[in-house]
Amino acid sequence: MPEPDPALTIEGLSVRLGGRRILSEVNLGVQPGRLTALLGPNGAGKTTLIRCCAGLITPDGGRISVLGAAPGTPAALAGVGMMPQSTGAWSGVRPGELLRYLSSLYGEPHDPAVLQARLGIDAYARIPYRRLSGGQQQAVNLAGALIGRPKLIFLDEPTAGMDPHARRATWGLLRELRTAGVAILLTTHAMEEAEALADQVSILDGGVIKIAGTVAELTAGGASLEEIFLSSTHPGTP
Ligand SMILES: Nc1ncnc2c1ncn2[C@@H]1O[C@H](COP(=O)(O)OP(=O)(O)OP(=O)(O)O)[C@@H](O)[C@H]1O
Repeated sequence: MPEPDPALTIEGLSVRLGGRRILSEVNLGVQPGRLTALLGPNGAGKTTLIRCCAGLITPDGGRISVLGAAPGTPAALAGVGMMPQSTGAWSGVRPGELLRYLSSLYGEPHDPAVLQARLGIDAYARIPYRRLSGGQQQAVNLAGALIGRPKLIFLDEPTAGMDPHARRATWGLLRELRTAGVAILLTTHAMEEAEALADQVSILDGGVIKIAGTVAELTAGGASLEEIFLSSTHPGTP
């Protein structure tokens, strides 16, 4: 069977911000039903790449196709779920209300009650967002990214700050979504998360992809993924 069209294609992506080169000639793709983990030290350019895919930053060079459309266009946004590193914008809203409201914006949303239960949000569904712990806020951010049943999901460090229960629940949900054909691009600093979930791993350093492949390919020489990461990257960019 021929490979399906990629959900996300990034070719030769280059970005300059504040007079500095942040991304250089980055190539990356995500197929439907696959999860790509983007790894890299602090400041490597992972969030910048996601912001380009959301149409929030206009690149200086290269091409991005999001579900066959240009980033930020209605056709692209309609099928995309996005979980940024922080969403302070929610502030006073209660998670239960937020998810019900967000679900009303989509034609075929997930059932907010089911998503809420799956991610352990039931326990704090009535507490204002700003009073939640960091890990609880992350779970709500994740639910907000998933509620519209997106075909392509961008998750920027989705499990940062989550306890092991919430992290396992998140991993289980992401595996189910992948099986259902959803394409996922996820950034993480947790090597075990990449090992547990990723079909493909790309390691970014100083805005350049240093290594890409499956976890098995990257670790075929006997080194762990963390050892490969440490040997192919430099300490974080300021
Ligand atoms: N608007 C901007 N103007 C100038 N420089 C920027 C801007 N946004 C980001 N940068 C710089 O781009 C680099 C990459 O930042 P980015 O947030 O993409 O890194 P990251 O890989 O997501 O890091 P982390 O793992 O810490 O989240 C950093 O050096 C950052 O200071």
